[in-house]
Amino acid sequence: MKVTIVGAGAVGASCAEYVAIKNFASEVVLVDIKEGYAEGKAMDLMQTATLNGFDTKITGSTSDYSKSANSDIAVITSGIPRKPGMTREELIGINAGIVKDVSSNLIQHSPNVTIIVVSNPMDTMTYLVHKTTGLPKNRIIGMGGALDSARFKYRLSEALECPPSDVDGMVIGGHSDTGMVPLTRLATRNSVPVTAFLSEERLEQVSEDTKVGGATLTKLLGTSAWYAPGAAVSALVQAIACDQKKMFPCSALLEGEYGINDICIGVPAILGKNGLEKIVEIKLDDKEMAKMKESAEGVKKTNALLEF
Ligand SMILES: NC(=O)c1ccc[n+]([C@@H]2O[C@H](COP(=O)([O-])OP(=O)(O)OC[C@H]3O[C@@H](n4cnc5c(N)ncnc54)[C@H](O)[C@@H]3O)[C@@H](O)[C@H]2O)c1
Ligand SMILES: O=C(O)C[C@H](O)C(=O)O
Repeated sequence: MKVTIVGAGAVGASCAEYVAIKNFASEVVLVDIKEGYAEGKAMDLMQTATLNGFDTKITGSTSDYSKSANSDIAVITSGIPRKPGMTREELIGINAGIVKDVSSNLIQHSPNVTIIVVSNPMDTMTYLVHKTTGLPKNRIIGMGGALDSARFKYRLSEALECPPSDVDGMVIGGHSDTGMVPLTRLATRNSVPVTAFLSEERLEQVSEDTKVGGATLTKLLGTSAWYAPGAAVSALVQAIACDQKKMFPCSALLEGEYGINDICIGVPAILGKNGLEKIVEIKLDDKEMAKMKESAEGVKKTNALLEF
C-alpha cells in the first residue's frame, strides 16, 4: 500500500506520522514544492521508526511526482493555511491553483489513485479535483467532517464531564465556520441521547463551539491546527487501505442525495478499498435539513468563484 501526501507542512507531516505509526502502509511519499523540505521531513520521521516501532518507508521529493507513481491513495494538503481573523473561503485565490496543479500531476503518475482532499476551502477544493481529474466520484473524498466530528465529541465530553470515548456524534454539512451541522439530536453517551443529560442551551453552546473549532485554534496558534487534522486524515487513509467499511462524514459529490446536486459537501459515507463506497442517507428532521440546505448554498457560492 503506497500513500502519497502532497504538502509536507504541518498537516501533511502530521498525517504521515500517524499513518506510519499505525503501521498499515508499506510506503509513504511526501511531496512538497519547497526545495529539500519533504526530504527533510521524511528523514526526520524515518528517524522515529525504531523509537515508535514502525516499518513504513517514508521518502520525500521536491516536486518530482515520478516518486509518487502507482500510489493507491494520495492526500492533498498543499496550500496556504488561514491566519487569525480569516475564513477558510478567503484561501481560494491561492489554493485553487495549487490544488488544480497538484491533482493533475498526481493522476498522471497514479491513474488508479484515490484522492483525499484536505486543502481549504475543502468542499470547494474537492469539487475542483472532480472537475480537474474526471476520476470516478468514489475516488475523490474531502476530509472535514471526520475532524469536525472529533471536535464535536471533544466539546460534548467537556459538557458531559465524561471521557471522550463515552461519546458518539457526527457533524455533517460544509467544512466552514457557519456551514457545519452538528447532529446533537443523534449524539449519544453510551447509547443514551445526550439530550437526556444536557439542556438545549448547553447543547447550542456545544454546537457553536464545534463550528468555530478551527477558528478557535487558529487564534490560539497563529496558524491552523494540525494534530487532529492529521489524525483525521490518517483515519480515512486507514479505512480505505484496510478496507474497513467504516462510516465517516466526508465531502462527497452529491447527485440528489439529501436533495442536493452538483456540489461536494459533508455527508455520512462508508469507506473501504473502493474509496467512498456508499453515501448513507439518514433521516434528518426539518431543522437539520434546513441547515443542510443553507450550508449547501454557502458551498455553492464559494464554488462559483472557481475558474475551470
Ligand atoms: N480539511 C481540513 O479539515 C483541514 C484541516 C487543517 C488544515 N487544512 C488545510 O490544509 C492546508 C495545509 O495546512 P498546513 O497547516 O499543513 O499548511 P503548511 O503551510 O504548514 O503546509 C502547506 C505545505 O504545502 C506546500 N505547498 C504549497 N504549494 C505547493 C505545491 N504547488 N506543491 C506541493 N506543495 C506545495 C508548502 O510548501 C507547505 O509546506 C491549508 O489549506 C489548510 O487550511 C484543512
Ligand atoms: O481552521 C482551519 O482553517 C483549518 C481546518 O479547516 C480546521 O478545521 O482545523
